[in-house]
Amino acid sequence: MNLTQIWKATLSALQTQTSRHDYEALLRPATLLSLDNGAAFIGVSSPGQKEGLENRLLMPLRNALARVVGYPVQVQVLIANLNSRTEPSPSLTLSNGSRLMSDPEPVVAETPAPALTPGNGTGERVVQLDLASAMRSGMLNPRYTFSSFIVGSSNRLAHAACLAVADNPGQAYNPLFLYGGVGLGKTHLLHAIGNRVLDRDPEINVLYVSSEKFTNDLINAIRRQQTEEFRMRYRNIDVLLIDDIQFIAGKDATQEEFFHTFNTLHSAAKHIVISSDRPPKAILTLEERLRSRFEWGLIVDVQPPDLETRTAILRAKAEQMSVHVPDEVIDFLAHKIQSNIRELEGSLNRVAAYAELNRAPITIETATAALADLLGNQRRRRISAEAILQIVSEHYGIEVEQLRARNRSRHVVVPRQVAMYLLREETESSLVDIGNLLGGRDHTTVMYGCEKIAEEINSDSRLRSEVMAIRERIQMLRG
Ligand SMILES: Nc1ncnc2c1ncn2[C@@H]1O[C@H](COP(=O)(O)OP(=O)(O)OP(=O)(O)O)[C@@H](O)[C@H]1O
Repeated sequence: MNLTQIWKATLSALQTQTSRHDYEALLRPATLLSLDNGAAFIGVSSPGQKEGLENRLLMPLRNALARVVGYPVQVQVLIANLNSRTEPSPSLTLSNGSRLMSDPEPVVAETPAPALTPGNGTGERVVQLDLASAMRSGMLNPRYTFSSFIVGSSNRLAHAACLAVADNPGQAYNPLFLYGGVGLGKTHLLHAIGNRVLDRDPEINVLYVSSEKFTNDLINAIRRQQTEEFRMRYRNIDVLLIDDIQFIAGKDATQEEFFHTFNTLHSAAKHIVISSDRPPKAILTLEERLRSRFEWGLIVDVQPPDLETRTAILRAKAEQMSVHVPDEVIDFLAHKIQSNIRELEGSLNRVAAYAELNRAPITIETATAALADLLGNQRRRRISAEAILQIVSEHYGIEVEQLRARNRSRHVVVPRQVAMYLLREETESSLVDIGNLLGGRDHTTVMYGCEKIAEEINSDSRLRSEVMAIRERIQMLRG
């Protein structure tokens, strides 16, 4: 088992134990740099991330890692240049140095820090800077191709639209707007477009970028008075693949700049493919002129995979890992893990790692043992969805029925929005599920409620302590 597999298995365990925010902001962008004699080095890209991990997540991280590898582990967090992420050797092999990326969402440092090369006994190495700059120049993950993408009813339309764009950039469906929940393959499809476009014509200028990086680049350019260079860079591309556009909502300067980038590219028949976790009309605080532009071309959604697709994905991943996984185990995992494909992959990695470390065959028993906490958490989380409503209503001294009712007075609206926020943060419920739980409300109303509370707890200390108190009761109930 290599470092990437260990880290993936660790992340999949932690994903169910930490809040969505901590997972996305602190854990997912981190990487396991080395693991040697029970000492693990975790690489992060900023002091804030290091502090967050050390203050809040060190213990769960240590425990999860220890469970994956089967022995006690000491964890040290380092600030590293994560362009130089550790990868299993096949994907480190650059044939022409032109396209390589370490993970779906690279963290791009403006000034590369020296790559860290702590010793490790696993035969793995930390990628060096020349490779990092090669990654930066292209940003495409060579593993994310159309041929490694399993098509099922949940993603058929999105796949077909992306393929059409890759074969006719600048023509079909411009812009193409892909939306769907976490871990359902949007990033994979963006990269697949980029890879295919470049396979067909290496001269085409393709740029994959997350909207967060676009924002950071803009901020840096403004600070360094290099906005002209920024514009040159972003407006001279043939295919722009921009991920997670929802993050530009509410950021006025970024929206303004992106609006002009969009117009320049679109009017020159350059292609723009956008991904988001929700459709344009549900991105609150997105400027109307941008929203209408996003709706110019084709909007397609990616849905959670059905059982057949989950089974096919597991089979393909097991084959890629060269691990024999019996059909009944594949079936077991496909039934148990339904929410997203990243988690599905994580569970398979974890089962394979567990079996390897215990020198046991992969069976339903080993799979159950490997995923015990994950499956246990799922059970606990389901109980919590109903219980959360109860706890929230008790906290505010109102009836659960009032949360479900149409009443819009403030003493009910705030508790209802807090319930929406906590259901979203603390359970696996979708926006639609939450809307249904709360008297059949629309998912956009739920999203609005969640975002409002998420924003207000930053400035309203009373609300923050209310939410914290309720959260504590939820944790106590989980036991
Ligand atoms: N249809 C598929 N076939 C094979 N692998 C898939 C498929 N869909 C997703 N995956 C894999 O699942 C993982 C998560 O996918 P990806 O990162 O593209 O999700 P996403 O929708 O962009 O999620 P997020 O919104 O969290 O960024 C990736 O490793 C990807 O390769």
